[in-house]
Amino acid sequence: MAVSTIHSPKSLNSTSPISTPPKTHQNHAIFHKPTSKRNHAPKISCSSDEKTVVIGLAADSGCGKSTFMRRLTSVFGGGAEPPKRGNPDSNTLISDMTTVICLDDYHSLDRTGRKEKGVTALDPRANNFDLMYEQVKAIKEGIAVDKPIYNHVTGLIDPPELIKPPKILVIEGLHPMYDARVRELLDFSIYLDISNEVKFAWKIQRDMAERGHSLESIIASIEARQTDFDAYIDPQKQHADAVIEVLPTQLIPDDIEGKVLRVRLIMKEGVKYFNPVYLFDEGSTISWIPCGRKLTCSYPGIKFAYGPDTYYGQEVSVIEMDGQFDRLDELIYVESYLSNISTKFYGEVTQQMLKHADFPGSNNGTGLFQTIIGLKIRDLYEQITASTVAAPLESTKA
Ligand SMILES: Nc1ncnc2c1ncn2[C@@H]1O[C@H](COP(=O)(O)OP(=O)(O)OP(=O)(O)O)[C@@H](O)[C@H]1O
Ligand SMILES: O=C(CO)[C@H](O)[C@H](O)COP(=O)(O)O
Repeated sequence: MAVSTIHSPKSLNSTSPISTPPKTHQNHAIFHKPTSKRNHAPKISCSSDEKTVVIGLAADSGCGKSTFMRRLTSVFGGGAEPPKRGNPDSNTLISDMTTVICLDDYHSLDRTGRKEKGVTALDPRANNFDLMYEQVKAIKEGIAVDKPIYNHVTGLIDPPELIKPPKILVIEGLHPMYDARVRELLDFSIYLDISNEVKFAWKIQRDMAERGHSLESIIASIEARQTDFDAYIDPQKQHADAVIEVLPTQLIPDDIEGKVLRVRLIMKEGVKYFNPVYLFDEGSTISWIPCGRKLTCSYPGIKFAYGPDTYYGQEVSVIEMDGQFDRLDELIYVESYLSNISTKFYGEVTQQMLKHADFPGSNNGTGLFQTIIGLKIRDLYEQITASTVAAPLESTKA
């Protein structure tokens, strides 16, 4: 079940095969020779010497990671697909610029194993952090790896798939910021913090409507995960560079419907290559109701807030949007008052939102802030690659 062969880049110059057939793939990685054949990138030019930029996205299951990933890959101009001719149950998504790997693939215990040992998938003991670290580090260094696949259909760990170093690697799942070694490899990290009320509503909507689960089984599954969620998943948000917090609205007193959301984008200050977004005036504290002549709002309206704050003892800037848009094209009005949004042209946020108007959350702060973070990641990537290209030039000058 586990892969036991490790090929250091050094040994790859020898005549030995790049990888031997996997015997097991729980404990070790198969590494491949650094390759210049990165995913083809038509939109943004960059040096072939560049290192893979690594982004971490943490959230519980059913909290919008896939939706966020679709928005992110769209910012880079392409749709993402599973590896061609690979395992049909692969969790990996590849586009021109990005490869998204799901950290469920590092489950060390399969479904039966977890049941026998009485642990959930959220428990670190059900996951192989050594392998996760080794493989993410290898990819970051330009080395391809054979990553295991956790098969959500069968509940088994399948034979590995080859992951080549992309320009941007996104590691998404339950634990991207749990292990300090993996955390250190991240160039930027995001935590999707969905309040229990909202998570429950989304889970019911998806698992009942789309997957045919009963209400009782959904409640039981949420309850069974809660203790481990609190112990191992939730604490990761203190390490995130940006947190998207999704809460019930405050615009409707005692709202029980849960359709209108209050969404907060919490951005750490002092993160390299990342300047927090602001509304109107950087560092001020602002409350803004944009409804009126330029923005159509039906009940309960829209309210924005912006200001500095502290989060787990760290300085942050927070932008908040409570309510939802009636007309998405009018978002341009709000966009024009937002700064540091890393757009390449006026109206790019609105254009992205309109392009994916059918994605969940497109009429509220979840879609808006996910889109903005996607643009910020593009900007971060461009700054990192520009600095790695500039660095050798600087040293030549000196
Ligand atoms: N912003 C949103 N607004 C409303 N509903 C949402 C939003 N994001 C996600 N959802 C709901 O939650 C469900 C799960 O979303 P998604 O598949 O993106 O989550 P996920 O974290 O990738 O889930 P999993 O890890 O279980 O595959 C969607 O089907 C949708 O019903
Ligand atoms: O928390 C999860 C992340 O997606 C899953 O529940 C975990 O990966 C186990 O998967 P499954 O329920 O398919 O065995």
